[in-house]
Amino acid sequence: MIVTIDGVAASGKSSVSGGVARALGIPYVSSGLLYRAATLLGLDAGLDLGDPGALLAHLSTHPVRLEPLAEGNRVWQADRELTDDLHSTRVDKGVSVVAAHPQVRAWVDDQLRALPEPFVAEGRDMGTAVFPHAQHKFYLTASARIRAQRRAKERPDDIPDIEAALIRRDELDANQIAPAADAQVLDTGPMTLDEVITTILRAVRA
Ligand SMILES: Nc1ncnc2c1ncn2[C@@H]1O[C@H](COP(=O)(O)OP(=O)(O)OP(=O)(O)O)[C@@H](O)[C@H]1O
Ligand SMILES: Nc1ccn([C@H]2C[C@H](O)[C@@H](COP(=O)(O)O)O2)c(=O)n1
Repeated sequence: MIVTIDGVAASGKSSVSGGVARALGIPYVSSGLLYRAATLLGLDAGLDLGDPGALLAHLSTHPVRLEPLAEGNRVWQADRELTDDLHSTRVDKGVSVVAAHPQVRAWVDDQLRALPEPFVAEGRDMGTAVFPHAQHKFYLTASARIRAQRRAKERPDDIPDIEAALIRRDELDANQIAPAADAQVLDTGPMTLDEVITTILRAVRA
């Protein structure tokens, strides 16, 4: 069984996926972390993020490993753990450019499709491009202001700056963020995290 949870930036995908996966007793996998890892390694190596050839060459000599734990995904490059560095403002700013390269998308998709079922997969195109055959599909939305207010609890930046960056990232990610035709769309604005998780679990168990 595959459950896909897609949605716009900071809509709660990883928090919700973690809760759903723990309740079902299966792992969840955060595809965005792989795009973030490619971005971080490219930045650290001083590469031009607009050059997919250079990025792919670097990733082939610096393989990335995603550990899809239910309590939170971890990402490694050899014995260096990247996880805590993946949600920095500099990675946020560069990741959409990296994720727009078809070669990088294929690098991510190959790793995801190699995972053994069952799992919950979260990202932008899990229910559309990567796992179109998934049994259960969900798509999370919320206004940019609400998402910024939530994210401000985790970042040092001001709410208006976070909101502007989220709107910008949604625009840059626009090619990837359409919900699957068979996805249940949830506006999480008026919902608590627990309510979102319970709604999804009810649909999956029905
Ligand atoms: N329904 C909700 N009610 C209140 N807070 C929420 C809700 N959903 C998510 N949050 C909070 O919003 C923040 C962003 O959530 P999360 O990191 O899960 O989003 P995301 O979609 O995975 O983000 P990103 O796109 O950056 O990877 C977290 O602090 C999370 O606890
Ligand atoms: N399936 C995916 C997952 C992520 N991306 C891109 C777009 C985001 O800006 C970036 C980081 O993802 P997040 O951590 O915010 O979920 O990666 C994508 O294009 N497709």
